[in-house]
Amino acid sequence: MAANTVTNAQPDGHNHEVGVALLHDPVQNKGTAYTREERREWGLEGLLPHAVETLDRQVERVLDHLARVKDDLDQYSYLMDLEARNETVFYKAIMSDPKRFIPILYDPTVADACEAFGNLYRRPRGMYITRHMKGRIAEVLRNWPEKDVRFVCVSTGGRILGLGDIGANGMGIPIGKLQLYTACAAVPPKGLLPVLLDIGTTNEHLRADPFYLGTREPPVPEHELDELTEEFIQAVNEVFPGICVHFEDWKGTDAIRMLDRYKDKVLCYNDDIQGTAAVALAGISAGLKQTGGKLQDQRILFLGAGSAGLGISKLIAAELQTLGLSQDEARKRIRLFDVNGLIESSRTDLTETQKLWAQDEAPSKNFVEVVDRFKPTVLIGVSTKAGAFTREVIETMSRHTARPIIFALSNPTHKAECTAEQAYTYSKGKALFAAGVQFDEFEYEGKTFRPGQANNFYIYPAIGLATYAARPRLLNDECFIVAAHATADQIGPSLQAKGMLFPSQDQIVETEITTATRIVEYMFESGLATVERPVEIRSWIESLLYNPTY
Ligand SMILES: NC(=O)C1=CN([C@@H]2O[C@H](COP(=O)(O)OP(=O)(O)OC[C@H]3O[C@@H](n4cnc5c(N)ncnc54)[C@H](OP(=O)(O)O)[C@@H]3O)[C@@H](O)[C@H]2O)C=CC1
Ligand SMILES: CC(=O)C(=O)O
Ligand SMILES: [Mg+2]
Repeated sequence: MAANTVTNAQPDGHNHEVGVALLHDPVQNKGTAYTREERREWGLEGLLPHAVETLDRQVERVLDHLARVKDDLDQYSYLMDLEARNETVFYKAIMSDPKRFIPILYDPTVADACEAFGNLYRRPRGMYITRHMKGRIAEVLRNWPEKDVRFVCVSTGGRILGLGDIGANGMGIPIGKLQLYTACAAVPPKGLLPVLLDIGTTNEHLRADPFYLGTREPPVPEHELDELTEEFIQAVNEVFPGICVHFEDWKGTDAIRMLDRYKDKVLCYNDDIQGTAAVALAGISAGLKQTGGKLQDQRILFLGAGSAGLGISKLIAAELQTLGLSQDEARKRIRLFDVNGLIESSRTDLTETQKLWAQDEAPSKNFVEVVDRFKPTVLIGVSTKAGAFTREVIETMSRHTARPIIFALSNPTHKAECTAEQAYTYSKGKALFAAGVQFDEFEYEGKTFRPGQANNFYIYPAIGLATYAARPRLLNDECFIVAAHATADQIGPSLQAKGMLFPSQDQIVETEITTATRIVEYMFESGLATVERPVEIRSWIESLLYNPTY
């Protein structure tokens, strides 16, 4: 953006104000890359050291600095400060090696950043909409300086990763999720708005913390949350027409209720329900290519029956129906087990969504017993219960299944249901394993195992890019099934031979563009897209990508 588009340049002697304003505007700031002419023209002389540098040299300095910072949370803080100073250098640096920076900006380091949010806080980023703004949300949203906002990622902080309700401390999640739209799929950052819907928190420890920055009240009752959310949804659509609402890390029951309410009305999706479902389906499909199994022959057991578990179950059942099974037959291949035991029809504590998965069978509160009885071929942990896939669970599963597929999806690392080492050793090297975080390669009996990272970041940035390009009216489950297939199809024979369940993160941007291309093709074929169909979809998408440059 040219300097004079947002500043009041006065070539008659007031340029010093322009110079300072430029250096404090992260979108326009070029720092040491301002040329001598620009420095003279914009009143920047003397405000910068002598050297005129290229963007590449600026990025080198960032990478050199980060190489010397040992602590991941310190790297996170440095990168957040960099983004607040110079967005171009920030994105150029992280897009130079997304695989290296995903664990810093996002899972697992973002979990530490959220927990320390009140202590680390330096400057505002995104928007905080509180219950006290009820009736005025549209007016408040108009305070956001960018008018062409295309995505809002909104969390209540009610279930941040596996950390539970951390209220306004959860703001790190919408920020990090949106940074990955750009880092993993080159969606332009200009139109991305992180929002923390501050409805209060159940977390008494935080409410008593002097550094806590949110409202110090218990959460609003459900009907008030629904009214507040309704107003928020209407307001974002009024203030930012055509916006896509990305729901992230709400309390499970709130997440499901809001998606049910809005998915057919406004352009929106829930990443924990739909993005996670797609990444799990992609991983299972890739695993079955390696075992030679078919989805319709699998028995899939979940530990955890919240937004992620129910979302994955629904998408797998939808996929099974496309393979010719009836809805009942599809559901019979799936079992869920939550904090109160097996989801079965005699339970009286189930939500309406959970009841869909309740089979007529004996109750059990013993997970190993259910594993022994149901004999799962696929085991998925979405429980937030660290270590729940014990030696006994994995050994029992491995007795009944030649190649157990085990996904320990709970985040961050210390919440995973098992580690890679445990999955491989307890299964005696038979497991195909993935987790929400990236575990290191593991040697077992002379063989190298490469755990996958089953994380929705393989999906939602591609959904974002497809949505950015095709401006669909709505996002339906089929978009996520297409995304799952497109992801799985990118694990070619050489990656399969290495036992990989997900595409390599070395080419994550290429991978997500390919996935987005397939989603956009579907959006045009299904009539969801609202823009004119281009002749060649991929090159058209490529022409829209963000490229960090001055
Ligand atoms: N890898 C990825 O891409 C993703 C990972 N996740 C992770 O999945 C986890 C769950 O997320 P989500 O489903 O949205 O959260 P929810 O809170 O909606 O669901 C959690 C579920 O786990 C159950 N549960 C809690 N404790 C236990 C236990 N000890 N044994 C068995 N079940 C238990 C809960 O039961 P009850 O409700 O009765 O307490 C509930 O059914 C989180 O850690 C999250 O980080 C989520 C999305 C994406
Ligand atoms: C990855 C993610 O969305 C979660 O753990 O909630
Ligand atoms: Mg999430």
